Amino acid sequence: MNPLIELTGVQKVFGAGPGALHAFGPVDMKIEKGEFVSLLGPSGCGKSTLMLMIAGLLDATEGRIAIDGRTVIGPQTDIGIMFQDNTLVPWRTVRGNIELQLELRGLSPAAHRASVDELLSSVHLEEFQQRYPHELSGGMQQRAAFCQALVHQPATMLLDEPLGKLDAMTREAIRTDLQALWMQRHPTVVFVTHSIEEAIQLSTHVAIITPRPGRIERIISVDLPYPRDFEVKSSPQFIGYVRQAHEIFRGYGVL
Ligand SMILES: Nc1ncnc2c1ncn2[C@@H]1O[C@H](COP(=O)(O)OP(=O)(O)OP(=O)(O)O)[C@@H](O)[C@H]1O
Repeated sequence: MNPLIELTGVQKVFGAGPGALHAFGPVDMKIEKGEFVSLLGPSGCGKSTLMLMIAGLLDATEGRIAIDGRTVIGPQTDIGIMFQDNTLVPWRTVRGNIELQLELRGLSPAAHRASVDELLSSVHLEEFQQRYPHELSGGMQQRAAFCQALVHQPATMLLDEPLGKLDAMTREAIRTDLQALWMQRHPTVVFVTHSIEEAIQLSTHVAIITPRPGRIERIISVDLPYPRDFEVKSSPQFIGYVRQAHEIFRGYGVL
């Protein structure tokens, strides 16, 4: 069976000549269906660049990216994407924003009423579905953005620091929701974070990326049962994984 996402010799150089900037790679990587893979690496190592290349929003300078056996050559519409800054439009309610993602793909909101209800309830936003984005807290906006990214039931989700701007308490709560959604629907997730603990709590695999130009230093397979709640974080195994990642980054002088 083909891996769902396959990177072969993927590299990105911005610009040309003496001012060229080698941002990422070369990297080979295989992500299997249903895995939750975190990209963990220092600022500027090329994580967002890689996400944009997988989404087909930026061309690789070298190498090949394939999703489900097909080479990525342009924007991918059948994946769910979420960035640090959400893409809610201010003139639509929470529900209207979620339905917009269906409309853009030619799907009928009426036919998806039950699944939108289910999504809203899974992130505790039922009571806010008729509110506009400016009436929501930052955490609620990100929860609504999760629903946007999931509503068309994508098999693949690219989440680029979706919790980056949230306070620690909200972040912890949304992490739990995200994990529950992943356990329920099992999409393949590529998740960018700066938090070692967050990566280990959520992921089946953590790809440790070197400082720029980012290369994969190691892939840590996290062998802990789900759900991974607050308690798991004090277990010796969890602490062992955190230490492994710390040691690698200390070796690079970034911690
Ligand atoms: N469009 C662009 N043109 C030129 N250089 C770019 C462009 N986009 C990114 N870069 C450079 O590529 C490198 C990698 O950037 P990228 O945003 O992918 O890093 P990152 O790992 O996501 O960083 P952070 O964790 O801080 O978000 C950086 O040095 C950045 O300045």
